[in-house]
Amino acid sequence: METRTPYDAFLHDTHTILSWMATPVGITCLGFLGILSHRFYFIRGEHHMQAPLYIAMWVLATALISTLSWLVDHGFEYYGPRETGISAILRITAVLNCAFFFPLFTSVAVYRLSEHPLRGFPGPRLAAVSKLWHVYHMLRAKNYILLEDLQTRYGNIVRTGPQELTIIHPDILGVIGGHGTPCIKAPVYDIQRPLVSLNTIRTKQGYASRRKRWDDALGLSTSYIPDKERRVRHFATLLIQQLQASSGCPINMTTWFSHFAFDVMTDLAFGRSFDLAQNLDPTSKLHHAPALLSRGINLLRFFMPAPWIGILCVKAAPYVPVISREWNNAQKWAADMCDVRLEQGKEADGEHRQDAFSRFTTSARRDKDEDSLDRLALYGDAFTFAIAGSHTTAAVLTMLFYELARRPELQGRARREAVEAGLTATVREDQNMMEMNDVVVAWDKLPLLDGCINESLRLYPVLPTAGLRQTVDKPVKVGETLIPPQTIIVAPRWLIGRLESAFEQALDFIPERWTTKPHMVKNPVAFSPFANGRHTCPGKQLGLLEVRMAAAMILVNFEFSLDPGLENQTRVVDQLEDAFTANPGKLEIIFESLN
Ligand code: HEM
Repeated sequence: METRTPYDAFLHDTHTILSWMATPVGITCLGFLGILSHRFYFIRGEHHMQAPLYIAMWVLATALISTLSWLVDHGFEYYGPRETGISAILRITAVLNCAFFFPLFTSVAVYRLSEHPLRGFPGPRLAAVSKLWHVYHMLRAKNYILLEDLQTRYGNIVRTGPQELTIIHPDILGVIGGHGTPCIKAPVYDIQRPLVSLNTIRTKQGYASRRKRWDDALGLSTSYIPDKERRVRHFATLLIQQLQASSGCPINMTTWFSHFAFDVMTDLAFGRSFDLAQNLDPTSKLHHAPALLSRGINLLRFFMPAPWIGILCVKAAPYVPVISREWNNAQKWAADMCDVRLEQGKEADGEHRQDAFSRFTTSARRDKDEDSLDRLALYGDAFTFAIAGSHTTAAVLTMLFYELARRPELQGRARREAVEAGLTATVREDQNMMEMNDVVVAWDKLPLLDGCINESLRLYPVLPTAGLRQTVDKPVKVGETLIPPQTIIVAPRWLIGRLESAFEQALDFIPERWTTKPHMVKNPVAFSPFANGRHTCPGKQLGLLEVRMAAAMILVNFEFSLDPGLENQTRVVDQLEDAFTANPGKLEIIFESLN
């Protein structure tokens, strides 16, 4: 009589269990387990950060079942005919997976459609079931266009996700961002983890001290302003010299403004200029470094609607680099800039020439703020500086010049205003900018230009749909509507800025609404291009200085118009990408020197 070894017993028991799990009773029990896991676990709290863990658990469980089935199959070879086979192994894993996940997902869908606090809000049914609906649409459409389409179909409050409302209301930016708001940043801000930048700190905890570093780094102290102004002016002059050299030919200003903004950002942040404006490629090809950043940030199109996908991709990157190579390359570029700057240490600080990085670390050391000096925090902030400090100003300048180039009369008035403020057309090709034009200009006393900048920011905000927030344990009220707790709120500036209820002739570019015709702004709260409250943009003054200086200096040196080619008339808007920040399409302008 054959004796059974412990291994035989193990195989036998395993076989019994696997067979039982595949019976109707076993499948029903697994199904209940799936439903219970939703009702008692997944229904509560946030899970996006655990996405890699869940996937790993699922892979392990599936591998375990497959291995056990294979062992049973293999073991039985010695005792008789094969009971199973490879197809049966696949079948059992598929059956068990379906038995667990089908009821789980059904429970999720039923809950989201018929029980969730947002069930009464209008919107596409599939959007209410899963954010994968949104990710799918991002493969084909731009978010601001998709949201505009939903606004037309469903109104100004649309359910765009299981837990998400898109709210196009003049008050919403104040409700989610104003001082004392109970709202916090939405889960999408966790995507950069383990890096933690100012922009990605979601709650009050740890925010104030980091904000202090940024405010010190971008300081508006009197000693810093003249240096900052001098350096921005230097790069604006390089740009103007290039424009003079190519006078009369159409120039792709989307690229040239990107290079200008990138130069300013690297110089002010890391004390290191790439001098891209000095070496502009005549083909207007975007330089490798800003292009790398753009490609990286572009992935946010897909990560924004479903942050768990982003977190998965970032985690999977070392094993499957192709998935989020661009995102990681962009982060690595910023980390490398940070490392180089740390190695340079204090030696890189000139007598009057501290960069933001140096001011940041000095401030942190002074206040013994170890958290801000952590390498992952520094990398995170370096990346935020790179994107927030260059993409934004480049986009504003591009859209501003698009509007000015098509309006010769307005352009003329803005030019006269700059001349009257004391700015003269003095940049010549051979001139060294550092000594040039030492006239003192009150950059913030150009009301018409400021009106034009405001109109650009209103119609083409640098964050067209991003800036997601979330209610916490209490509801908030927008107009007459109560927004339940734990709701993610999308407040698309692109659409809010075009609301007729907030701005008269909302679709028209009318700078005077910010100067002589204030009645044309019906609800000032609807205009919040730099955000407000705790998360107000710390780079607002720097960004505005860059835009005002570059714009005014170009205005006094050139007359300019759109390249008359038909496709150029609207391409900058038609091809504008919405990937957290706005990335305008190609804009070709012809400059005629006034010197
Ligand atoms: C005209 C140019 C600019 C515009 C229109 C602009 C706009 C904005 C907006 C709307 C936000 C809120 C983002 C959010 O909700 O996630 C923001 C945040 C931020 N901006 Fe700017 N920005 C500009 C320039 C700059 C510059 C030049 C810098 C830095 C060098 C900068 C650094 C930041 C940072 C660090 C934050 C995060 C603040 C926080 O979350 O508390 N920005 N900006």
